Amino acid sequence: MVVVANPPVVDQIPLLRSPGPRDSFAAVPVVDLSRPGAARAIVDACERFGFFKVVGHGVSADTMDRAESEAVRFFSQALADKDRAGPAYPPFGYGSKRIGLNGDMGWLEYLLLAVDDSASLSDSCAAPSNAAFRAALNEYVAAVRKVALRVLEAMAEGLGIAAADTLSAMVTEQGSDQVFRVNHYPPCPALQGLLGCSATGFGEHTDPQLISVLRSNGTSGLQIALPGGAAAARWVSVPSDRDAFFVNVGDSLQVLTNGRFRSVKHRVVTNSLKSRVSFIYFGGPPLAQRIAPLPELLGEGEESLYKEFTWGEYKKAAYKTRLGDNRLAQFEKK
Ligand SMILES: C=C1C[C@]23C[C@@]1(O)CC[C@H]2[C@@]12CCC[C@@](C)(C(=O)O1)[C@H]2[C@@H]3C(=O)O
Ligand SMILES: O=C(O)CCC(=O)C(=O)O
Repeated sequence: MVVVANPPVVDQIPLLRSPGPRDSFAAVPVVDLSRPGAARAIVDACERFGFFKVVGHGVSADTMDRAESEAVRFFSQALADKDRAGPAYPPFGYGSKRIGLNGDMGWLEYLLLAVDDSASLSDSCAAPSNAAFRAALNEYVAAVRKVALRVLEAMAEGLGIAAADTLSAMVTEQGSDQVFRVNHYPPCPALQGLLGCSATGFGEHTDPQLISVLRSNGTSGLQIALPGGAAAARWVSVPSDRDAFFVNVGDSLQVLTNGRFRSVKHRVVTNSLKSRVSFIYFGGPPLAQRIAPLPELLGEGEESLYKEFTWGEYKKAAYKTRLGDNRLAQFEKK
């Protein structure tokens, strides 16, 4: 019998099949935010995949490049210097390999940061302390948050909701729970040639918030699960595009639309040759926000598929789960 053990360097990090050309998802829906028809296209993509790519967003390449090069500079420091920005839990800062509090591991290092009401990194996050890095991230966060708000407004329009700010207001209200993550996945050459396996960068999960807006440096690795019906989900690789944003529907938006929009399962597979750097803005509501289907979206006699909860209750429950758990299951009406 042949026993294959993880090389020690990736011990405790689950392995995934290395993606090949046939896994590439060429049909990622693309929404041009600057064109008429964006609202319909967004709703269609959210119903089919819970995922789409955004172009025509108006964020300057300079803003994105500055944040990226400052992030690369941060992660290239000695571990002892990066550790000074940590630990990530609790509540925010630098983390390495451990994700969450319940034993999940990935081949990455990251900064987990809070965003305040004025769209800047929260003063409660001392990290990053470098002024140039902080300024670059603040500029990026302000820009990406505007993209998130435009997308949420277009969603409301596409769904036929009368008040255009019904969804966007949830992430702009005082006390809204916005989080920003900077992820760095170093290449993992130790696995080259090992039965076509790669280290897990970020394990499969859905995002608990309403919406997540992601941008990467152009190194591939992001995969989403295509809806499989009764069959097992099929994982496909999202072709990277450093000039675009990628939007994930989160669990809370799935509930607000009573399941019409799909919260998308996604994960990151480590590239064996190149570093991946990604930025993700997570738009969540204030802790007291009730998460329940919007009355305007319920058809005649249609009932909520979910028990009532607040964002605070959901978040608390989420942080007790493992990354890959189906967090909404405990809130579904049987
Ligand atoms: C294992 C975990 C990490 C996570 C909190 C959790 O307990 C389950 C959800 C995870 C997630 C996914 C989306 C982004 C994130 C910041 C969030 O709000 O929920 C992460 C959490 C994390 O990285 O700490
Ligand atoms: O780094 C990526 O591309 C995605 C990471 C992710 O899903 C997350 O941070 O929640």
